[in-house]
Amino acid sequence: MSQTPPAPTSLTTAPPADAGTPLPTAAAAVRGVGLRKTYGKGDAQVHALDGVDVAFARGHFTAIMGASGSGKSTLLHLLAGLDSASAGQVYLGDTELTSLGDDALTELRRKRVGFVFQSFNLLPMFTAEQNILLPLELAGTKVTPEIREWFDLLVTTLGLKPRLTHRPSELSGGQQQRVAIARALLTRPDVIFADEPTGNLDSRSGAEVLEFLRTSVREFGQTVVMVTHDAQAAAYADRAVLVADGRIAGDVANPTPDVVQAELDRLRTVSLANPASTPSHGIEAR
Ligand SMILES: Nc1ncnc2c1ncn2[C@@H]1O[C@H](COP(=O)(O)OP(=O)(O)OP(=O)(O)O)[C@@H](O)[C@H]1O
Repeated sequence: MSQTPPAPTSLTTAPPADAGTPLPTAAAAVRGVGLRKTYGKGDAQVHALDGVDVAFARGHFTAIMGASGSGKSTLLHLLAGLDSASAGQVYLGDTELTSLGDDALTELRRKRVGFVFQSFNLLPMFTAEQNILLPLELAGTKVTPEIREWFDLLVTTLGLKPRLTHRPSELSGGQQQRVAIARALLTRPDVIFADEPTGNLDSRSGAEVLEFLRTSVREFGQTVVMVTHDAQAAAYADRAVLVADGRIAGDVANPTPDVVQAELDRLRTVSLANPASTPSHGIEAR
């Protein structure tokens, strides 16, 4: 599938987080406020996130980018309620995640959040259809005619109709990831979080998956937040947020591969010129 990065392009570099990143707005689908995440103790301590304020607008597709070890996955996991912050808050709409108990958090993840992982995470003994319907099964929700209609639209849009009775081992990587996307979309979650969703795919299947994620935003009003290290993949998004050394280091509207790559190169150069600013993270271009 050919890629048509959106135009026009504009580039704005966010100020350093401690200089006062614009405060998140109420219209945000998800936002993090003063997020910190520290692993380990003493000399082994790593500040994976070091004061992140960031907001993701509803109905937008945002890519989170940065060098290896910059904190992208940590940020995604905190925003998705998969891990807890050392300090700061995450808001999914008006719901503050750190105030929730385990049961409420599990329910929120099941009903209001969708996940797409690099490794697909499908259950091997179930068919494509059963995998897609699994979130409803787990929530004890009956498949109503409305849900069946939505299911039909999703599997048609994703080109999965002829594959519904197949098990994951009988599907290509791209088809498996499309099943994972249908599963994530089925409950119409507030946000879909995707962590390197094209990491295990060839470029053609990867382009198809990115196209479907973009379609889910454009046609279904979905909010998607995707971690990627691939500038080509980021060009499918409406916005690229750049992370370096656990902080927000850039913000690109309507990203193109060239602009995103230039930003990544700039961050790498800054980091190499000032290694003292990166005591806990090796920076590698990816
Ligand atoms: N469970 C953990 N224990 C200790 N350190 C961790 C843990 N998870 C992440 N880190 C460290 O936190 C930092 C940020 O990691 P993170 O996985 O968020 O980076 P990333 O940008 O997603 O990297 P990559 O692109 O390589 O996946 C890294 O220095 C990493 O080594």
